[in-house]
Amino acid sequence: MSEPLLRVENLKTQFFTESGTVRAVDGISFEVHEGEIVGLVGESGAGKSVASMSLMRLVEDPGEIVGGEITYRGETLFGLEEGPDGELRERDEMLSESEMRERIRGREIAVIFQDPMESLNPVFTVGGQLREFIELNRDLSSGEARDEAIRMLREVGIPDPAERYEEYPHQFSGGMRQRVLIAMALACEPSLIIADEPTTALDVTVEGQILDLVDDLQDRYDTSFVWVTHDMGVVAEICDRVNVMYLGEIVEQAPVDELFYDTNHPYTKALLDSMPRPDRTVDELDPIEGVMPEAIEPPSGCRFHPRCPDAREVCTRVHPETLEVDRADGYPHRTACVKHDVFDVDYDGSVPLEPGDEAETRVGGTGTEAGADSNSSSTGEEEPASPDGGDPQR
Ligand SMILES: Nc1ncnc2c1ncn2[C@@H]1O[C@H](COP(=O)(O)OP(=O)(O)OP(=O)(O)O)[C@@H](O)[C@H]1O
Ligand code: NI
Repeated sequence: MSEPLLRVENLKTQFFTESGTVRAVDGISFEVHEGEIVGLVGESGAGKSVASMSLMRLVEDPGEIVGGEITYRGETLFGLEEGPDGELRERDEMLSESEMRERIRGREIAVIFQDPMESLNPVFTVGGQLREFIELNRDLSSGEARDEAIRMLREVGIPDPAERYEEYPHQFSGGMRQRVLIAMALACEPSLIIADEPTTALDVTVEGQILDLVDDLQDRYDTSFVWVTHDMGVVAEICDRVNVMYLGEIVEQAPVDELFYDTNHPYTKALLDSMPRPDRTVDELDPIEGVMPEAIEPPSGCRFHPRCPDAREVCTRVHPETLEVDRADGYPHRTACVKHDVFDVDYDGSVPLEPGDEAETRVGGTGTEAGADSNSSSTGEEEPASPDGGDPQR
């Protein structure tokens, strides 16, 4: 397979607040290949937006990327190394802030947000803003940029683009404004667009139209997308591959069909069960029990264990890495659940947890890591190993 367009490795982004360190993104790894739409899905607070902003290096104070690596077309957008005194420092080849601004943001990687009113200035015409953006970012005269702006408005399905060019954002409907933002994102023909819940505020019909449009534009421009959503329905509709996030981590990653038909992680299953489907009535929907805990003191072991219907004692102390459990269409299916055989931690022999068993186990960071690096009791099979000893420490 070709080199990915974007490679994210063990990315960590934290917020240093008065109440503690928020581990908003806590060691995620994924790739985006040329022409792919890759989903980031999870409940509110999972870390999807922080992850997206980290890719552009636009994390706001008091937040900071504290670890990991982001590579785009072989260039280092973010990367640390150990200095001579053992301190972590930015690697030499990491792009500077001005390189990010002048070469990457907008031109190579563009963003679309949920609320177009935050990206559009209400006192300027839609066309004027689009023209100015094109003029600034591409070597075009004002007249050429105007023609290009009108062409882009037509491209994203805005009727009478030359007339609508002169109108103000409030004269556009929500769906039409979102189309303008898509036009703006596409205007510099970026290779990657990061879309953070761009259709969430729209009604279902309009959302469907926008998703169709994106599908169509994606075909024509061969743009790659990172698509942030909390909605598995949206994932099913437009994503090629998907990353399921829970409390700062990717707990499952797979091509879309594989994720839906060979679901591995109980959290993914819960998300799918809570999704409205034409073949089920609302009564049959299964909301996910409980709420997602705070990212300041995540639960010990598997972070999902306090809400997991399949949790056993071992889940309270073993923190599973996201390991490859299968391959589908040449892509990995990765999962972070010790139920799976590749985690050799005797899940089957472990005592099932009763609901409410240990509500007070919120000891972030003391769990054992289960996964490739933990120890070498390997029996010559695949990478993963069992945690130390494996005897229940009760
Ligand atoms: N500026 C900030 N200061 C402190 N904590 C923050 C800040 N921004 C985000 N966080 C925390 O980071 C975590 C991840 O937030 P994020 O916005 O990425 O979630 P999300 O998955 O995008 O959720 P949503 O679906 O609601 O948009 C949350 O615990 C959030 O409270
Ligand atoms: Ni968000």
